[in-house]
Amino acid sequence: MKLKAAKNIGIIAKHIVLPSSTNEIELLGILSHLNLDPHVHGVIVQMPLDCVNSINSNLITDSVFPNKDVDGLNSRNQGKVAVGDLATGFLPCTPSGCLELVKRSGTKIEGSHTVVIGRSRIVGTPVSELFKWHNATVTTCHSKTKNLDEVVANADILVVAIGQPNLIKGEWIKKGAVVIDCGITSIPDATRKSGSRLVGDVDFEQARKRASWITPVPGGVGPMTVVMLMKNIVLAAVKAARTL
Ligand SMILES: Nc1nc(=O)c2c([nH]1)NC[C@@H]1CN(c3ccc(C(=O)N[C@@H](CCC(=O)O)C(=O)O)cc3)C=[N+]21
Repeated sequence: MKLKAAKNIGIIAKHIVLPSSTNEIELLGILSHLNLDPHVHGVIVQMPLDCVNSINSNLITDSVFPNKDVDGLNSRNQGKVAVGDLATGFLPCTPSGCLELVKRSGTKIEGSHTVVIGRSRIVGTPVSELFKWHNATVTTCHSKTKNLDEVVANADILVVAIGQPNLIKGEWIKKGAVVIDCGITSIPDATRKSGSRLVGDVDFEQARKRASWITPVPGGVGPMTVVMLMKNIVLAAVKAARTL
């Protein structure tokens, strides 16, 4: 078990590394302890689970108490986002990071046509819901969507979370659009010391010529995700203090 302390902001992060031989019952037991520990304000289980046993990951995310679910991934918190209650639960970190980035660009979300590519539980689905409740008209695309280029061409705001390097071509993008790239894939690169580099889902070099704002990978959505996680943890601690 690694222990990291960030004393200047008063957050203590415990990083618990379990062996890949851990089974579902054991993991549920550990989560139950963390759920009941009053000194723990937030719990996230890093996905995907790297485990030799088959573990139902939805069961795991749903077993974190909703008031400690700083990832915003359990069904209760996701349901709140889906029906427009954006105030009483936790917003999922990557989606709220995307929202923050678009807001900071000064772009009006209300009335925009926002196109979301991807419908995962962790990014695509909650991004669609969040932008819908910020009064965007949202189109959600996925692997079965036809004529993706034509849909993308109509996007004032484009959020991509599909995990396929350079899937979105620069020439598809509407002039002046805001492009948020949530993709983060490691590809081999012999020119790097590490032998690999991170790329997004958007052809950045071409897309930047058309977009008014665009997020790079790395250095875009990833760090914002971390910021939103910190925000949720502070919120969780404040909520816990209020109920004392
Ligand atoms: N329960 C759960 N919640 C998550 O939020 C979650 C998860 N599981 N599993 C893995 C993914 C991935 N993820 C990232 C967050 C920040 C960066 C990030 O800050 N990346 C830097 C680059 C870091 C580097 O250079 O290695 C960047 O984009 O600039 C990356 C990836 C959160 N995830």
